[in-house]
Amino acid sequence: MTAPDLELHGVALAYGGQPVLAGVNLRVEAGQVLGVLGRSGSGKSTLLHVLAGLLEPDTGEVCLSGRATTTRERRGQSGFVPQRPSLLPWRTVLGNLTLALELRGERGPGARRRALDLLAQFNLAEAANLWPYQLSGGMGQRVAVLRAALFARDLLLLDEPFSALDALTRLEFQRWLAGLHAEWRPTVVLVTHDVREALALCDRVVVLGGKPARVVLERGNLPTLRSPGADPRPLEGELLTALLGQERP
Ligand SMILES: Nc1ncnc2c1ncn2[C@@H]1O[C@H](COP(=O)(O)OP(=O)(O)OP(=O)(O)O)[C@@H](O)[C@H]1O
Repeated sequence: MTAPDLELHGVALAYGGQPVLAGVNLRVEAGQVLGVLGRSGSGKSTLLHVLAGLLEPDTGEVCLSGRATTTRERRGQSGFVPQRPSLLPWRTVLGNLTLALELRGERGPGARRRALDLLAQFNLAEAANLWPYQLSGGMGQRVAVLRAALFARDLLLLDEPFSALDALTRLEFQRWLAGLHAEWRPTVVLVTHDVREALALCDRVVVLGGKPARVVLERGNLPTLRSPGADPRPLEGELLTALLGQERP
C-alpha cells in the first residue's frame, strides 16, 4: 500500500445512546499530516478509534484512497499508537518491534534484521536490547511509533503522543517525528489538544467542538516545521478561539 488519502463522511457514534460524534466530515491528502484538535472529552480518541477500525461508527463512511472501508478492513491498514502506548514489559525493544512483524506473519532473521535496520535508521540502535522499563518517556514513544510503523507505515494514527513528555523531550520528539515523516511520507492523523504542537507538525488542522462533536473549524496549507516561513500567530489565535468555543471579536 502507498500512503492513502483519507476522507470521512458523516461519521456519527454514540456510547450507549449518548452521542459523542455527530456527522464528522474531514479529509486529508496522501502523505499529509492532519491534526485533530479538541478539548478534553470532545471525542478525539473516539474518532481515532473509528479510523483504526477499533470502533464501529453508527453511521457514515471512512474512505481510504477513495474507497469506502469496513471497520474490519481498517484494522490492518494503519499503525495506531494509543494514548498510553503499552510496550510489552517482557519483551525487549527489539522484541516489541518484531511483534508488529509477527502479527503480519513475518518471523525469523529477516524480521529481526528489518527491526534492527529501522532502529538504526531512526537513531535507536543502542536501545535494541533494552527493556521497556529502562527507556525514557521520549524513547518509549519513539519505539511505540516505530512498532506501529512496522505494522503499517503508510497510515499512522497517533493519539496525543506528546502528552506525557516534558517540554524539551517534546520538542526533540516532534523533530524526530518530522524526520520520520520526511523519510516515508505516510499519511498521519495526529490527535492533540495543543495548538502549537499541531502548528509545528501538521499540514492541515481540524477542530472538534460541540456536544456531540463535529468539525467546527478546518484549516489547510499550514506552515510547519518542514516548511517554515509564515507567521503562525494569527492562526494560533483562530484555533484557540475555536477550541474555547468563543465568538471572534
Ligand atoms: N467506552 C466508552 N464508553 C462510554 N463513554 C465513553 C467511552 N469512551 C469515551 N467515552 C466518553 O466519550 C466522550 C469522548 O471521549 P474521548 O476519549 O473520545 O475524548 P477525547 O477528546 O479523546 O478526550 P481526552 O482529550 O481527554 O483524551 C467523553 O465524554 C468520554 O467520557
